[in-house]
Amino acid sequence: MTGASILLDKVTKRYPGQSRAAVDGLTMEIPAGKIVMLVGPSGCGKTTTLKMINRLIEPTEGRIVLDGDDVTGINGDSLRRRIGYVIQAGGLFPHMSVAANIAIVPKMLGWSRDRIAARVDELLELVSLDPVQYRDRYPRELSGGQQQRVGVARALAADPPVLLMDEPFGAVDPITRVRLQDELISIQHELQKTIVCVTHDFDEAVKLGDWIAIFTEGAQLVQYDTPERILAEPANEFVENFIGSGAGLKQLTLTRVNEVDLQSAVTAEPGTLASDVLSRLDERGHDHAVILDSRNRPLQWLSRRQLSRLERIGADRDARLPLVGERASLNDALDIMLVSSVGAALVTGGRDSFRGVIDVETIMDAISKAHEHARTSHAHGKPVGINTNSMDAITAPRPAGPEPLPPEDGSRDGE
Ligand SMILES: Nc1ncnc2c1ncn2[C@@H]1O[C@H](COP(=O)(O)OP(=O)(O)OP(=O)(O)O)[C@@H](O)[C@H]1O
Repeated sequence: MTGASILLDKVTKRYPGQSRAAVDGLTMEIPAGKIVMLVGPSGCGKTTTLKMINRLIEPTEGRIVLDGDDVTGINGDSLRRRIGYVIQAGGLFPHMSVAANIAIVPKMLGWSRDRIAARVDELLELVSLDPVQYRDRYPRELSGGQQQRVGVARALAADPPVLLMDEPFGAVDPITRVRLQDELISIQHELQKTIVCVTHDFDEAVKLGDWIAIFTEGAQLVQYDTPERILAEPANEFVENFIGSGAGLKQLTLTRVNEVDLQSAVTAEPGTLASDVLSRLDERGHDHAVILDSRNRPLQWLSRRQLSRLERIGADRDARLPLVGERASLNDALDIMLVSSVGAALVTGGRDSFRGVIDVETIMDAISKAHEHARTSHAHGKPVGINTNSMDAITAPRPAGPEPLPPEDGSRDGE
């Protein structure tokens, strides 16, 4: 099953004893099959908003509509079987094996043993864990990233149309986090669920989100738009501050190397006379030649000076070549250039074959083009997002700087 649309319709949550509503008259469309990221300062109401979708928190006012059906009044348990839920560190039951954790909802739905066993293995494959190795382990026998993967598998077990994620990658190290994010992107490519995800990390929102909702206190929506448009046209100073420095650099994570025009290069095979290569460089007005092996894979990248010292081109492979795959982001490409201090990189495609050269100017050019495009274009099918109790919240300029953090409230109740 693919994703379902969600509508939060004038939803308000007031916790007992709190003077301000945690979520104040929020109306928000979440389009089917898309990833919507909820971001904003601590205490602004992201988690409350998320948990009202599966009614782990009951709204005080307003309606939750799932694919056109008002689900505000239906039994919360049966609703939650239609909505996968992933929390930090997976939230696995420690006394249950991986397979038993994943099987919870299918069991409740009365699936047969065989069907459950097949589904567990299928899901473990989906999240890149070998079923034979992992299905009988206990959560304590898994790394943080593996627990998180099992958490995702469990949430997907009964093929729900909606997946809610609350800081799903908050508890893992940065490298694992990147890998899990990439995996989520590829899973989503395959499954096209509707995913609503709370994060503290704006870069994560940019990377994963089709749409990003930026909130201030009381779940006041300040901007609800594509990552590109938020970076290019922050609604106000609050959003600017929230994005932080380097909006241009963040834009780089949104574009892949194969989306920009690469430069061609003079290429040669090992065994060629260096003087021949030099004259071809003269003809083309280039300063470097790329040496490729018989399968078109880069071996060396030689300057005129290096060539002038050679008679024939050798067949050695230079281990320090700045290589970047064509599916990498421009940000990755820039990193490779900075590390190699060449100011350019060789782009490779399938089977590591040479595609062309990318340089810093191309990247800078791509940023300003993407920026201009995002600024002038209107997002297609932009979902509605307003706070009905204060219609001006989305348009009115706000004071500079993020909202002050609310005092830590140790007396949470009612969840
Ligand atoms: N059970 C509760 N009882 C009373 N107040 C609560 C309860 N849960 C949350 N709150 C308050 O509601 C507001 C919104 O909380 P919520 O957890 O939704 O914010 P958040 O944006 O997810 O924060 P964080 O990023 O810190 O997790 C906060 O002021 C919080 O203190």
